[in-house]
Amino acid sequence: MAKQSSFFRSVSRLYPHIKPVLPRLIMGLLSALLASVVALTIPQVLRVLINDSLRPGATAGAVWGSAGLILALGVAEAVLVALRRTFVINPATTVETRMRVSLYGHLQDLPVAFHDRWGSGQLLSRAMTDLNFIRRWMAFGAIMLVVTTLTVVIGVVVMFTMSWQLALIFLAAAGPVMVYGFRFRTRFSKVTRRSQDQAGDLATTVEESVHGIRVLKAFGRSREALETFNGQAEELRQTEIAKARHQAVFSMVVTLLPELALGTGLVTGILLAAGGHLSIGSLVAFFATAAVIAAPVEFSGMLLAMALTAKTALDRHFEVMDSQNTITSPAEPRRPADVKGALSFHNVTFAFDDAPDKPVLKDVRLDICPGETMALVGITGSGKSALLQLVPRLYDVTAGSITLDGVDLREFSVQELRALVAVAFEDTTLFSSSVRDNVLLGVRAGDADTREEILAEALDTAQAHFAYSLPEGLDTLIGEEGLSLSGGQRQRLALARAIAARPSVLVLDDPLSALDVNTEELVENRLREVLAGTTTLIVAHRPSTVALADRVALLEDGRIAAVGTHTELLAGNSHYRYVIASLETEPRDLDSELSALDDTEEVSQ
Ligand SMILES: Nc1ncnc2c1ncn2[C@@H]1O[C@H](COP(=O)(O)OP(=O)(O)OP(=O)(O)O)[C@@H](O)[C@H]1O
Repeated sequence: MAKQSSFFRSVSRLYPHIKPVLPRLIMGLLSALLASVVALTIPQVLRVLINDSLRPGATAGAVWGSAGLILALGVAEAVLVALRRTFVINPATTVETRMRVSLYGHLQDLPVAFHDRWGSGQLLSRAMTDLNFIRRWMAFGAIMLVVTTLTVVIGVVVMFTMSWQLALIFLAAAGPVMVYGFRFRTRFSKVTRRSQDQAGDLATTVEESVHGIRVLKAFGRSREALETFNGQAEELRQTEIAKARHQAVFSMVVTLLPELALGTGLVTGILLAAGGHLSIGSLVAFFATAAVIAAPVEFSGMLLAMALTAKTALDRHFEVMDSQNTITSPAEPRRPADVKGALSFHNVTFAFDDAPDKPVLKDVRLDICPGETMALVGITGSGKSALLQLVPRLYDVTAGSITLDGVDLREFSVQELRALVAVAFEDTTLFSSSVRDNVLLGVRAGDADTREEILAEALDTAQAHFAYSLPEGLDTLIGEEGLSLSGGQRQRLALARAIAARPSVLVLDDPLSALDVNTEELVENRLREVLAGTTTLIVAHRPSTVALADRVALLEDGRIAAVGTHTELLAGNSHYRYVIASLETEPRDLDSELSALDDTEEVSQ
């Protein structure tokens, strides 16, 4: 994941984002720069005050004039600092928000294969912490880094004009600081990257354990979870300590060396002044200037650390933004005038990205007629869910093709295809919004009345009438992932959501698995009416679900082993009988069923 690039290359990628707000950022930078120039001017006024206004015979008015000027410069510096804040805060928050929105948009676009690989905490920390840091750096760190560098350069030039001997002493101290700064940069970059990645992993652990709190509690694994978390938190703590240690040593170097130079310079300055080579005013002004630039020099450790952390945050942000969306719409999408729903798999092979040489689907050939309901049956891990996910293009086929009414799915616009295909997964995700919004998620058009009709019909078909009795009826907010609902209730809402979309193709992954036998029968009876006109691919883990289908496809180790009606397969395929027997919740008497078949059909293997 970690990819090293130069600081300037990483930061230059911010340019398109800051371009619209560049004028304000430049105004902020100029204000800060002016504040520094003003601060550097004060010692010069002091020099004139000491050399001219305080010399014997000078008037009191001249002293007042210089003092007034110093006061005015102090006020101007304070105003300019305030102006810097005013100029930069708005653009920095604007850039942060825009980058966050574009990251979120990109995450929505990226294929499921990307989300399989990335921990949610890593994405969360990039969307929140990293972008927050980039904002703070833009508003403060970056500007102060430029201003500090320029202040030091201008300050040193001014010091040279006053006394080249003293200035050389200060410059001598700068050499080791720069060398050390370079080494610090390399080490600090590595440790910063580690700390940000570890923080992301920690966020993933929190997210997973909050999400899986019931499982952890039920299995009494809370203590172990805590220990794992503690281990990760400790690793992060160690990294943070290493980070702070690097920073502390660097700060010590950049504080100590200028202080040493100051001491040496003071002795040399007094000797120069005593020898008449330097005026008292210049000596005072020199050290006042040294004091003005001492603060930015001491500050530089923190500013450099901020810059490196921001660089890492930018690298982490662009790692996600650079991930390509491989599932895209063609330049000129096709759409049959009237979608009938003939779904065909032509020699489809599919492998997940992390195991490219182990295809989970091999040479799948399957034709589902318009309006037909095809059940997919197979032992666990045979590739049923993988096959379903290819239909709405959550993944793309590795080889072969899938067509809808003869048109390759990749020739449709992705949005259009997903409007034509509705899905209900076994793992029913509901969003933190009302029942109404959850069920109408896939309903794109229609006025309020039509939408209400669709909603009522879908809830009725899915036997989800319980929704009306929730505390606020259909407006009841259901918690994250519908946690406040039972498994069967969630499943019925997910089924209602798929039905409400009124798709041309319905893809159902064992949609009734969490229902009790009575509710299942009620849902099946109503579902039969819906399925009658819709092409449906349904993964069946229960014989009762198989009964909904016109035909059944048997999947065996990623291949279609047989296709036929339930009766045909039961009669003619031993693996099918084995699978069906293993699906039975209550043992069925297959022998008697078979002997009944014997009377009417010819049994062929
Ligand atoms: N996201 C993924 N990345 C890599 N491999 C995966 C992924 N999802 C599933 N697999 C693997 O693909 C194979 C087929 O899985 P799939 O979920 O399609 O099986 P299934 O027939 O639906 O099983 P079940 O009946 O248990 O739901 C399995 O070996 C599984 O480990």
